[in-house]
Amino acid sequence: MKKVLVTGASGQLGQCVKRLSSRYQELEFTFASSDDLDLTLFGVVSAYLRLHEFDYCINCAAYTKVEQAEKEQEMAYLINAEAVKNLAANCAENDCVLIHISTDYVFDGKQETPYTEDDETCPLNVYGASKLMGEEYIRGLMEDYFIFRTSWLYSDIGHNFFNTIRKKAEAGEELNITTTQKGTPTNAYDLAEFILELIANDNQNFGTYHYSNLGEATWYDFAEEILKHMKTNSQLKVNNDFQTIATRPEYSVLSKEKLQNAFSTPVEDWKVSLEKLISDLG
Ligand SMILES: NC(=O)C1=CN([C@@H]2O[C@H](COP(=O)(O)OP(=O)(O)OC[C@H]3O[C@@H](n4cnc5c(N)ncnc54)[C@H](OP(=O)(O)O)[C@@H]3O)[C@@H](O)[C@H]2O)C=CC1
Ligand SMILES: Cc1cn([C@H]2C[C@H](O)[C@@H](COP(=O)(O)OP(=O)(O)O[C@H]3O[C@@H](C)C(=O)[C@@H](O)[C@H]3O)O2)c(=O)[nH]c1=O
Repeated sequence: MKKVLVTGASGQLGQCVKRLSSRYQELEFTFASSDDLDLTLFGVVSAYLRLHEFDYCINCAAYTKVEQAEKEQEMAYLINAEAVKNLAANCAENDCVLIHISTDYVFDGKQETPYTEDDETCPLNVYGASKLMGEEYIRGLMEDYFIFRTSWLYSDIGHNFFNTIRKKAEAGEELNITTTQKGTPTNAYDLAEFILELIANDNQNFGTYHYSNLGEATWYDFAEEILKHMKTNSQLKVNNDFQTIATRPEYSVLSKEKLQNAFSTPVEDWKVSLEKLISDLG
């Protein structure tokens, strides 16, 4: 039986993996929240991996507060880069395949066509830069890894744009949303399922990949689509002066060509997947 460690298990993606894990009886899971396994305690992580002899580690842990990262640079780099370096070194030493998640924010958004894995990275904010450093450590330290860059992850769990919009709409608040960024919303359950299928199928096409749902949208389009499925009197307005501390890429649609050539699991259109989640939520 393959042994799978899930780090950052109480976060959005970690919980999605947990909810789907019961479908995979052939896999033995250990779900470790930050309280169970703090990735910044390097020695503890080394001892833990040596002791448990995992076959896979799905790293769902990260510092994801894009705005706050501008003020807490050290913390962002500690979790997204240095802790990942330590995790990668220990996975390599213990023959554990590392499945790591990165972000569309590694790009500067100057392109007008979907970013491929070979396109030049140039993060515009601390979060993106710290995530890129984490990726680079992994590529330098090990061979048996998957890095999935994803974008605009959402679900019914945790802090994300989908939940923010739903809460505001339920409260009848006016929504002022930017049209200045284009990317692809990604259902976190789809990514969780994709990863679990990869493990179940023992896929060995190691490397860096782009995974998001299909299609493209602005944040305004995303909000509009969420509201379509809700009964609300909230007004939706374009606001391209929405103030943020961190700069985001204007365009961060990810090309799925490499992914679709290497894996058999189909990738869903973002609107279809959003509708599916909303109907599952009832
Ligand atoms: N959310 C998004 O829109 C996107 C996310 N990603 C990437 O996807 C991955 C999953 O993101 P998501 O689930 O949304 O993120 P969340 O913020 O929901 O979850 C991250 C988890 O990491 C945990 N964590 C933080 N620091 C540590 C630490 N030192 N040791 C162990 N665990 C720690 C947090 O625990 P605690 O709560 O206890 O601090 C939290 O549970 C991340 O790598 C992220 O960068 C990529 C693109 C888009
Ligand atoms: C809540 C809100 C946001 N916005 C704008 C601000 C910003 O430019 C954009 C997105 O806002 P958020 O802060 O919710 O999303 P943000 O934290 O930028 O989301 C990112 O998170 C990290 C973890 C990733 O890796 C990225 O892929 C991406 O999902 O929408 C509005 O215009 N109106 C609003 O009411």
